[in-house]
Amino acid sequence: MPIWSGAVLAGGHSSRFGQDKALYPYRGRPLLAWVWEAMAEAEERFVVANRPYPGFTVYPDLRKGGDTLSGLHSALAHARCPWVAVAACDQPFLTAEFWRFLLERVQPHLQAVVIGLEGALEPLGALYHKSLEAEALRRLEGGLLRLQDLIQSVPHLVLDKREVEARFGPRLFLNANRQSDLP
Ligand SMILES: Nc1nc2c(ncn2[C@@H]2O[C@H](COP(=O)(O)OP(=O)(O)OP(=O)(O)O)[C@@H](O)[C@H]2O)c(=O)[nH]1
Repeated sequence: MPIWSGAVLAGGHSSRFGQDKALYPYRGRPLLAWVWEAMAEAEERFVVANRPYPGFTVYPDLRKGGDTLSGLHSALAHARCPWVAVAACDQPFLTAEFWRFLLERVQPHLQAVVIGLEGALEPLGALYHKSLEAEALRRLEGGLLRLQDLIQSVPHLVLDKREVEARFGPRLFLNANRQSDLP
């Protein structure tokens, strides 16, 4: 298995959620802490955000204004490892087993490993190679902000979402845009 960095994106505005969702207490701990814990086996872990989160290593967006692509770009720029696991702060059902599952599927020619179904990819809860930093920046500067398009443009592996959910549970990719999304 390759050595990897874990990056949790938390630089959004949580406007639909109504309060900073990273800090929202869910089943005894903040949402961010669930995502962080799932990355405990990483060589290093950090949050990409534009405010401090005490207790967590936080790096800022280097190019602001590009939504999740700003976060991904900064994650790749700050990471010390060749592979970077990138998740949203509102994905509390991602697990260490899931990250291991993805990392075991890395091959030398790939630059991304993602879950998808019928062409729809899950860009958060995915692995990216650090070498994508330059392409992420090029797209940021060109206003091409869709992570799915970035993934489609580089050598990538898509794993079937139905099979992955059968193995890890139907909530694996649940992301809490609103408090009411959380079971
Ligand atoms: N670092 C960074 N993270 C971001 C940025 N925009 C969104 N994110 C994060 O990416 C993940 C997915 O984004 P959304 O679910 O849309 O979260 P959000 O932008 O806070 O939510 P809304 O304001 O309701 O759209 C969340 O973990 C966000 O915190 C950004 O510009 N920089």
